[in-house]
Amino acid sequence: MNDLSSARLSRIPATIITGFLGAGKTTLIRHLLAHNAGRRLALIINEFGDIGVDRDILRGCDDLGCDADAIVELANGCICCTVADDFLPAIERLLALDPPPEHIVIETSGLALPKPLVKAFDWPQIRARLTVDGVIAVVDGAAAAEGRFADDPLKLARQREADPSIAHDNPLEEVFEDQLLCADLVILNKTDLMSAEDEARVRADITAVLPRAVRIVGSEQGRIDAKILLGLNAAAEDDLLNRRSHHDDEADHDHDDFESLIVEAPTIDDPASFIGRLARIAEAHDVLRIKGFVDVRGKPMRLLVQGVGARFKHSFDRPWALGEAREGRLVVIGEKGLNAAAIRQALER
Ligand SMILES: Nc1nc2c(ncn2[C@@H]2O[C@H](COP(=O)(O)OP(=O)(O)OP(=O)(O)O)[C@@H](O)[C@H]2O)c(=O)[nH]1
Repeated sequence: MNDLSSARLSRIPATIITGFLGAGKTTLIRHLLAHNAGRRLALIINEFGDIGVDRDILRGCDDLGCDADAIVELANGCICCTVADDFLPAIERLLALDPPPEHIVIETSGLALPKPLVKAFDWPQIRARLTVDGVIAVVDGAAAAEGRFADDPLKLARQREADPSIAHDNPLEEVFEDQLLCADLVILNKTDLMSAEDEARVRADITAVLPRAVRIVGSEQGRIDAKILLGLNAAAEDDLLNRRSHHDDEADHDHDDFESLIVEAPTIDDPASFIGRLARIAEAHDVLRIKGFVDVRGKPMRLLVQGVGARFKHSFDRPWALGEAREGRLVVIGEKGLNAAAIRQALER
């Protein structure tokens, strides 16, 4: 074995999980933690508009044998923009664990572009010790079938075939596509919400965007075998030229196209009617994502609320802790121009 391949073998593999807001990244990682065949995994979680919802959901993995020290949350914006300040120290912290992790899983925020993060693995300090095992793009199949990431995905895919340099002015679509363009594996999630025809159409749309032969695997609730997700051996940091991005010509990128707000949620009596209200707010204000925790009067447990577009789910996730303030808080994410005052008023009413 030559020096290069033995050095590569000794590096710790890292898997980057990307995917648009609400695609199912946290759900997939939770499943992976519960079914990782004893592998010592460490996690880096990055959220946009964070109130620690994903962290809280994944901390539930304490009972799944994942050490709390092995979860690092990066809440200050997008990791791809804060590599030196946030990402490097997070990696150092995980590598200092005794014993060190066997595999690091990084959940990017739903608005992150994965390529700058892969580039960070080319930094000497990281390159010497880690390699990108693979970039996994999780797609919200139901949303894609409704064309929520492009004005008309089929039309665009056809235009793109005719002209690969087609201009984009839809930031949602650019983020979605950048995630696909960087992927080594695509998980088409939420197949339970799609008809067979929708699934076939979305697969064709995704294939039209993918620049290389990349496998697309369907899933429900992110239930994918760890053997499929981990061990792709892509060494993506050595393959950056093949991962085109809409932002390749930009010295830096920002997320000015999107914004988030944190809203205090009132104590409620009836989850179903509150969820109905949230769905109407999401629809009226073009909200992309709402998630957080709410206090239900008389209930010992807090209510976890999750909305993707106007589709909502809620469940009681854990009892309020002794001495913990029963304060409801929701993060609301949308494209720039969200009417924060109206949303707050409608929510706090
Ligand atoms: N019906 C259905 N719902 C799903 C599936 N996978 C995830 N969900 C739900 O979709 C919502 C978003 O899932 P998450 O796993 O939080 O998505 P995410 O990509 O981590 O979201 P962000 O971190 O906010 O970008 C939650 O309400 C999940 O319960 C699925 O396969 N089918």
